[in-house]
Amino acid sequence: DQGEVSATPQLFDVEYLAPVQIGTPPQTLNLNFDTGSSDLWVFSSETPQQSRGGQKIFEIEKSSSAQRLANNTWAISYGDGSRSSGNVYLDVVSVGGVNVFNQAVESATSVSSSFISDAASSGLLGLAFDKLNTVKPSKQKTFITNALESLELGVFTANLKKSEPGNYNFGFIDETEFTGPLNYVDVDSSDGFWAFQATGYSVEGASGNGTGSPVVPIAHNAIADTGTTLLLLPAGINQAYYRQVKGAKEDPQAGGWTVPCKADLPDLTLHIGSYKAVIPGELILFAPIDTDDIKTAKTCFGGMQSSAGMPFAIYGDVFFKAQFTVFDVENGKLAFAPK
Ligand SMILES: O=C(CCCl)NNC1=[NH+]CCN1
Repeated sequence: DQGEVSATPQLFDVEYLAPVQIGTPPQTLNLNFDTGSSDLWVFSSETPQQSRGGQKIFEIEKSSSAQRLANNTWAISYGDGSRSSGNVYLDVVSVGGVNVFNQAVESATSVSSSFISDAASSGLLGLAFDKLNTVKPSKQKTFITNALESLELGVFTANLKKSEPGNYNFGFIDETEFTGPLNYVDVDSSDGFWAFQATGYSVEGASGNGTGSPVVPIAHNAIADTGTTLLLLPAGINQAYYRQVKGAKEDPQAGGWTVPCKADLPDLTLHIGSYKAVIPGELILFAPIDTDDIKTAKTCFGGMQSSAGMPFAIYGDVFFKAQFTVFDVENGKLAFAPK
């Protein structure tokens, strides 16, 4: 079996939502596919009215196949401080035609403010390793773990795009979505994340001779996380990069590095083993912070920010807009390729 779903960016590409069918008859909800967590949770008929902000909800009582997983609850908190919690049901879940029966569908009875105010997202679909699932006392499996035996190939892939829909594929690798060979890297899933080692970086034009700076070996542990918007890297990489940008500054008031919206940003190359992952400069220009009108905005937030204080760097959506990525569940590997 195999399937493909569109991944539609919300305003300023802050997140990407994909349609998921839940229950009988199927109810379609748009969920945030998150390789940085392992719970599938939804706004539902159990979510208090005061905690809803217009989201489409999963109407549990309308699904003839929903079964309460008695005496089990879940509670999750994310890297950005957002949180949610609730009860657990088992039901049929389909993504792009890939069906999983008895998938744990976690119903939210409490959600934090950033979820309430995000009307477009009806919840998250976790694609990290089962170890991170928060259901207690019986930890549940992710959609991809449950789907694995039915997939042609034990993989899923991410192909996100700047300001236009991309896609997630399950069970196959679409060679038309990338160029050149796939570059496989080892994954350490011992903490439940898609974690890998990056070996360094270089900045185009840094040395002025056009071939870009020499590779600076700031090796760092990183996770591949579609649930995080930006590219969060060691402070040293941020400093070396933004010092090349006239008018860039690290502004605690803004929450990090800002650049003039008209800046011509250099490309950033992330070295992962022998693979050079090029992040085009225009992807490092992010949302305007002084007005909502990008045409007149003067100051923009940087698409790369510091991971200082975190146990690892986070390769978020900015990275996946530049690099086609294979999450090889079967072999516990990641693979990257330019698009
Ligand atoms: O929570 C994280 C970071 C893991 Cl270290 N990523 N996933 C996510 N989902 C919603 C916000 N962020």
